[in-house]
Amino acid sequence: MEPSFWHDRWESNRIGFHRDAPLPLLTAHWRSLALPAGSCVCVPLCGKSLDMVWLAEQGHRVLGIELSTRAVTQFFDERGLAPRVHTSAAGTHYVSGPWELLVGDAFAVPAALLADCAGVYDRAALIALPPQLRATYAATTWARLPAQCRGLLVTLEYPQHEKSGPPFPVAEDEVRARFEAQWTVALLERRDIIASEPSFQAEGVSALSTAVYRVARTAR
Ligand SMILES: C[S@@+](CC[C@H](N)C(=O)[O-])C[C@H]1O[C@@H](n2cnc3c(N)ncnc32)[C@H](O)[C@@H]1O
Repeated sequence: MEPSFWHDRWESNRIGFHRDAPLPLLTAHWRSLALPAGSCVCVPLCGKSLDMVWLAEQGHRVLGIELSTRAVTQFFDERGLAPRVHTSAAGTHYVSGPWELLVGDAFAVPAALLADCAGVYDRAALIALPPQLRATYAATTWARLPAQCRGLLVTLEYPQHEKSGPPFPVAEDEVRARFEAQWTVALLERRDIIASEPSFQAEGVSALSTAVYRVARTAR
């Protein structure tokens, strides 16, 4: 999945992954992490997700990382905010209030930039990537998150042969295989969502679930 794939999506407004409300699995499970207010939450591959607004409403600072300048400027424009902009080796940073959104490649983000992230939230990031990029993502972005970091990882599960991604199905076995060397992984909930996803049904998908995992860093 080349960056141009995502830039084309944003340029042509084909962003069916974007939700107009915070994700219910986030609002149901975030408090169980007991992350202090004021702590910073990393949101890799953030798009212009309203989950970042909900996290800020919980008292968090948010560090989003996103390839698309269009996504990031839309996030601030839609809130009537004029962010301060500066550049670093990692990319272009847009900062306003509790949000710092980096336009850059999440796989190339340095550990120093993530050092302050006590939390991580992944919705439609791991599952946006094909298997080889999921390996890269786990070995770069996630591996650079600091000790004590904890968060939520949200996945989708459906028969892979029934649809081509993205989004890709990522089974519990794969989550554990990719993360358990450095993270404690606990399945918090799995929901059957096929009835509420007509686009998947239209593509011939016969079964669809979403799962949310609590992840906590065990080693560096
Ligand atoms: C499926 S969307 C999900 C966006 C957001 N998490 C949400 O829930 O709406 C995946 C996003 O990841 C971005 N992306 C893809 N590869 C990336 C990378 N290597 N670094 C940063 N962002 C990336 C895309 O531009 C796209 O906005």
